[in-house]
Amino acid sequence: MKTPKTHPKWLKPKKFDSNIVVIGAGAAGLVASYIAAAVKAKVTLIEKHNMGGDCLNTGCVPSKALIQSTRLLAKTRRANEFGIKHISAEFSFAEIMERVQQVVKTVAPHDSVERYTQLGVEVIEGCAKIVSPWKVEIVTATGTRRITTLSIVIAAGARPFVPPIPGLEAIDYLTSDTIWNLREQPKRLVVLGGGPIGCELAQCFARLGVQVTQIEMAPRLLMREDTEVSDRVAARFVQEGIDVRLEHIAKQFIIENGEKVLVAEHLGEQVHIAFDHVLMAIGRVANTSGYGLEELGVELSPRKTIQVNAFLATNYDHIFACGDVAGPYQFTHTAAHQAWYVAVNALFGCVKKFPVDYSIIPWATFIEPEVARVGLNEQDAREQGIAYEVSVYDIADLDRAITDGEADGFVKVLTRPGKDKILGVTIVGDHAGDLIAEFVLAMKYNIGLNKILGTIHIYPTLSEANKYAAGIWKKNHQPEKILSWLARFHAWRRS
Ligand SMILES: Cc1cc2nc3c(=O)[nH]c(=O)nc-3n(C[C@H](O)[C@H](O)[C@H](O)COP(=O)(O)OP(=O)(O)OC[C@H]3O[C@@H](n4cnc5c(N)ncnc54)[C@H](O)[C@@H]3O)c2cc1C
Ligand SMILES: NC(=O)c1ccc[n+]([C@@H]2O[C@H](COP(=O)([O-])OP(=O)(O)OC[C@H]3O[C@@H](n4cnc5c(N)ncnc54)[C@H](O)[C@@H]3O)[C@@H](O)[C@H]2O)c1
Repeated sequence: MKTPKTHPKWLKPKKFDSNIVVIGAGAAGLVASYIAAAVKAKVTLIEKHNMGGDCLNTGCVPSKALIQSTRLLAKTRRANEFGIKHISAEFSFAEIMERVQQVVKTVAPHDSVERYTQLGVEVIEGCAKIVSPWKVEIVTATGTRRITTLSIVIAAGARPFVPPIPGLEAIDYLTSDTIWNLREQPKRLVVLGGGPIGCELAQCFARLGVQVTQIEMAPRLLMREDTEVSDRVAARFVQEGIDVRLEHIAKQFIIENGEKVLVAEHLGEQVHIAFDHVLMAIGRVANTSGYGLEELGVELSPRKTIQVNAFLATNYDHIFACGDVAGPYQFTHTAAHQAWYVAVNALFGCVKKFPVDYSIIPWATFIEPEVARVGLNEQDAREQGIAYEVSVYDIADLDRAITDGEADGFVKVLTRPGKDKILGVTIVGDHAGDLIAEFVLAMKYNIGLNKILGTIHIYPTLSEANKYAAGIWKKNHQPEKILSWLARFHAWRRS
């Protein structure tokens, strides 16, 4: 729908205070503002809570900080595998959780009001409401302001999904927003959800010595990945003492003999699981209400995110949305990727518009074993009816992984049948999230496996696994006729 020039309800201003108003200073809003300021637009960024949004304050940064502490603990427990008789790791749960906050504080200046002000962004700390297609009202600690704008970028993010499970209201449940406030180590933790949040945090808490039960209604963890990935993850989790309960649907929370109990349904049977704390990690819902979308009639998608077109515009062609509030992905780097398109389309759409490109989206789940992916995996390819070949390199064979005591995992590359064109890659193993970068670049610039094979990789590094995966492909596509001719040629020379 084209934005009406006049509207019975709203009058289009003749002049504007800003070229672009951005609502929300998370990954999406920060990057959109940065780009708009870089091209000298007048940009106003509004944040009602914490600069940096979910990623800095309650998402990526605290979770990765906690993961690092708990990896160290897990490594010390494997000391004898490294020829060390014993390392004792004494720790205080509260101190580890405090370090997480210190890390957040150290990263915070990257996303701060000061930094963005210096970059040329007008930052307003307050709650924004869109009051007309060209006007945003901001309630701040000192009063209310109204700003007229040529375009609006909605980057209001998402929040943890908390379903109306009977009895939940009586339980002081945790989410990824609140778990960071814990300072007393829970004894028994139920983690509801087997997605990335559930998996990353279940492993962290188990490694801290918490008795963790992970509940997932699907038949496997990390359902977006191929089955063998989920199986490896579940096997490692069980080995580390996590009670992994698949095909368990949370039905009710009750108090039984003074204990908190989750009642789950497993294959038609009722299962009772006692716990002290429960973490709700069953997805995130877009923030779409309370700031003017309803009044404007901004359309939502069936997934309850803001409906956007290929240019990331809403049903108003000068109001855009990006990041978790728009989906379809919920990652910091996809929010940043979309932010470029919204900033450019909002500011220069009158001349040229760019459709967002989702052809090569990578991600990683930072558990051990680490899981990273770009493009198609086998289940996607089958669902989409795309023909593919598979080349798998087993990291158990990799020299560096062996020296590091991390010889577990694989690099799986999907290619077009008979061609070296990469359709997608899954890597499971140490530093998978870093290793995948080579394939992301290769896919982006249409570099095939032959070229990866012909590229020098430093010995001994984990990155050699990528070259060896390309080598497996090459071996499966040997030029048999030429090789048999060469064998005859060498035999003739010897004779
Ligand atoms: C535990 C956890 C771990 C994660 N780990 C990773 C990871 O390792 N890698 C990764 O890529 N992603 C990870 N994510 C996902 C990532 O955090 C999000 O995808 C990303 O932060 C989304 O950014 P955003 O800008 O869309 O939204 P947000 O970061 O949620 O920002 C939206 C902002 O808008 C503000 N806002 C909302 N309404 C208004 C209003 N009316 N007025 C003013 N301000 C408003 C909010 O206060 C908020 O600050 C993780 C998430 C969680 C929960
Ligand atoms: N490393 C990363 O990049 C990273 C880390 C954490 C989060 N994230 C982002 O945050 C998003 C949200 O993560 P998430 O793990 O909360 O959500 P998710 O949707 O990825 O996974 C939720 C899981 O909970 C299960 N579930 C839902 N209802 C249930 C019930 N009643 N009982 C049992 N199981 C139930 C689902 O089957 C699903 O497997 C992710 O999609 C991801 O984009 C990314």
